[in-house]
Amino acid sequence: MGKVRIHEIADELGIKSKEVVEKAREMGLDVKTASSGVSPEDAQNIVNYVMTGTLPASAAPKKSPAPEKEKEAVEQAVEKPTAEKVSKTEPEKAEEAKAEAPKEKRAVEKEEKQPETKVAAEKMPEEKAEEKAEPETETKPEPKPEERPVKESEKKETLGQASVKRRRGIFIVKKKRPKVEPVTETPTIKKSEIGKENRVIAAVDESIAAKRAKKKAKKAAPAPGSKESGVKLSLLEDRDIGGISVDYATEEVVLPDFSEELRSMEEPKSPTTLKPEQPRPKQPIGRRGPQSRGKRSVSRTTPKKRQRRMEKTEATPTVVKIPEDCRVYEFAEKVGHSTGEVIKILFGLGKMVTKNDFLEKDEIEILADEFGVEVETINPLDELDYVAAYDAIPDEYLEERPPVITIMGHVDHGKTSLLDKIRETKVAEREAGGITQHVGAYQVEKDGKKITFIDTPGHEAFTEMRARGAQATDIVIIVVAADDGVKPQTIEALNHAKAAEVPMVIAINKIDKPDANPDMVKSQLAELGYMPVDWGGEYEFVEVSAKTGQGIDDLLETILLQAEIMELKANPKRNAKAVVIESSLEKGRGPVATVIVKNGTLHVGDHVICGRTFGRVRTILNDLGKQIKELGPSDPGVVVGLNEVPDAGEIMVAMDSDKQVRELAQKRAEYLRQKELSKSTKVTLDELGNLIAEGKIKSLPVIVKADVQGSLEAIKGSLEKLKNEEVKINIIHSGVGGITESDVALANADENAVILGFNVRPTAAIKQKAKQLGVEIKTYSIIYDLIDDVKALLSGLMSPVISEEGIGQAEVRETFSVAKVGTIAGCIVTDGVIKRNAKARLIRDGVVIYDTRISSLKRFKEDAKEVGKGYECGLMLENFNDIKVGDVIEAYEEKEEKATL
Ligand SMILES: Nc1nc2c(ncn2[C@@H]2O[C@H](COP(=O)(O)OP(=O)(O)OP(=O)(O)O)[C@@H](O)[C@H]2O)c(=O)[nH]1
Repeated sequence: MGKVRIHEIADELGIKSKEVVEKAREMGLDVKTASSGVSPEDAQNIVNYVMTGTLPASAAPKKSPAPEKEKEAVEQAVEKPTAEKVSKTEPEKAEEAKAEAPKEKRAVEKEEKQPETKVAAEKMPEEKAEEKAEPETETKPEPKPEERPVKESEKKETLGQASVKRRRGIFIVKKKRPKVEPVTETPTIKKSEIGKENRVIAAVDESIAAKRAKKKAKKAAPAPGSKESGVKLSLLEDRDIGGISVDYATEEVVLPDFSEELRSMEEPKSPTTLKPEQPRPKQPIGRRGPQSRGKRSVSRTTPKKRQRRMEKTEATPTVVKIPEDCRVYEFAEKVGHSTGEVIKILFGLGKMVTKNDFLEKDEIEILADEFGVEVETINPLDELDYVAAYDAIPDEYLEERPPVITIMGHVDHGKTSLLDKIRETKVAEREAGGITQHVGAYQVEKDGKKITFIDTPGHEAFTEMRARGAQATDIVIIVVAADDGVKPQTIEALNHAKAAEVPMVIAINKIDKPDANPDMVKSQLAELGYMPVDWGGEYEFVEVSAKTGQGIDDLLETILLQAEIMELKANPKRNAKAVVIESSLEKGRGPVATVIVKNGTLHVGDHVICGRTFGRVRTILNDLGKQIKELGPSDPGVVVGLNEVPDAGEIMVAMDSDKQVRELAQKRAEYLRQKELSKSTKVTLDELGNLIAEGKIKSLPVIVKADVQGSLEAIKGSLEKLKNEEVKINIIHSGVGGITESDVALANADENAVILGFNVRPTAAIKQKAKQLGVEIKTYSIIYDLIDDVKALLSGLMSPVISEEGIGQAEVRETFSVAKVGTIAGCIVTDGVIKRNAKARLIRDGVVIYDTRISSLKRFKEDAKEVGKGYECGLMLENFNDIKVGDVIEAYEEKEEKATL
């Protein structure tokens, strides 16, 4: 065993060699200079002594029945002082020792005795019974090995030596004296500290031993983890293991050889090693049982949800047929869970639903996944899809049918005029504002062949109607004014026709105009990919004039030629299938629908279903308003007899019995009604959040009433698009027909709600009520005005506009037709006053029929300037003679004023 030089110890301790020499001498070691050598064990003792000022307790092991080797190794240097300690309690032995010891040593012993006695004196009162164990631990550290398994004590022996050897090389690794202090707990404790430490060690050892015993019982062979090979070792443990008090200053000593030992000691102290183990067995217990515990250990990433799903799969049916739009409670019933569970899951996904809400397809999929159910979605409307059922029956007796033509084009390019010319009628003249606002369907004959025309409006708002028109049609005529060229709605019309894959014929209109430039139109369209036939393309271009009639025949011939190529056929012998082009509610007639028969023949008396409406065909009117008995393939007509106004675009199918159509329609109506209701309540959390965030947003509640379904749809579509950052349009109610009392009541319930009427007028009584309640009714006969007004309202730019103010209403009681003069209406003024020359409109069944002025007003035979409420009068309307008993004439004035809500 090599010697350790004093200067090496001094270096390690960071003090002067001289001091170390002194300390060594105090310990009774025979050292003289810095280069003097001491045994490694003595070196440790010196270090200990320097660090703590305490004489090394290492004397103790030497006294204990430690292995012989160890004894021998330290005999000379340390045994004597420690023997002295013992001699105090055993005077005889001490005397012997004294006699044997050299003089020098005795001198040192005397000095050392003092601290030892002090230590004994200090310990006794302080630590009482506990301290009694101290001398034992001091003198006999071996009881610990005794408590431990044999392996431990064996290690100790080797450790003693090994550590001594090693420490020569590694010696004391990191030193910081102050950091040792916390270990001693109290700065005053010096030698007593050793006793304390040993006591702690004993306690720790006990617990370690106990825990290790338990662990060993559980773990047969603990795998040595790489992390654990470099375990932090506290001084206490180190000393305990080595049986030598070594390095108070050492923060950590790496002893790779003892990783297993150290690990077993470290483990009980480290909560982190226990933590992951504890909860693991806990979680699966009870709730998931041993199966899932097994799963968990297999895949740590297995989410709880999946486990739950797996369990539930066992309890729930595997494949469930669910309607595509099933309601929350229905879904819950089908998959055998509570409605609450379904709502909770959806809530977690950010969807707030009530039990009656319909689930979307993706929601059903997510829920099915959550519940571990395989779901097959079925569309309940499939069962109710009468159109598919109709189409499924093949047609046997196919006959040629007339082509259905739609005329499309930009506003004012002459669609109506063209159709007029074709029909030799003058529809355009009767239209308010000169703009086509309804889809009309008409039939003409050319060379004994019928052609059906659908006239669609050109205004942007009617996009949907145009799209529908394109779908119901066989050929599209795109009208382009030769003086105006291709415009936005021209392109839109082209796109609709293209999307519907309908062949088109381009009519270049207004070629009678001096500034007409058909070539410009051709080149514009050619640029868009619509190359004229005479330019080598495939599109027929026909130059026409709706004014002069030039080219009309050409156009019709082109259409018939195209129809011939298309071989349009239908089976007139089966039940009818027709498409609704337009629908409205007419007083006296009820709901009426303008239809074009697509297949079969529609007869008066047929039972028909039309979306959610049904009925028996009571009357059929042709395009000229004449009653007819039936409508064949491609024939247009007005059908009376439905229970409600059907939606435009809906398909009407005739069936064999009233029961059939009634039940089917009612089922569909109920289904659609529920779905609509459900939609209104369905709000996602995000949407809710947005709504809250958008606290500033004001919404403009409106009730929209229109004379016909198509206009209503168009207005609604336009209004919904209108919004600025601050204000939104909220259509709280809409419907076809006049403004009713319930509309006013509804508007009254909502602050600031406005009633917008299009081609409908409130009666005097309703006006009165609205006035009382402060409900604003705004009526329009031109769709642009309505939209512009609402736009202005929304943007707060409702600048002074010419607003109209009703001044009086009169009811027609009698009519007199006077040749060359016209119709005179015998009226009674029911409200306000009727003034001569005042602007007036004729209202029939709540719908504006004509807008004009009062050209003549008489009281008896005298001309009158005005006639007040309750008086009778005779009046004539300018340019309008179709006055009937029961009509209402409303006189109004236009005023320039600032509009308010
Ligand atoms: N000179 C001339 N004027 C025409 C011709 N066709 C239509 N017009 C005029 O153009 C204007 C618009 O015609 P309409 O038939 O109302 O046009 P529209 O395309 O049906 O318009 P909307 O119904 O608003 O879509 C009317 O003043 C017509 O008299 C034509 O061939 N030559």
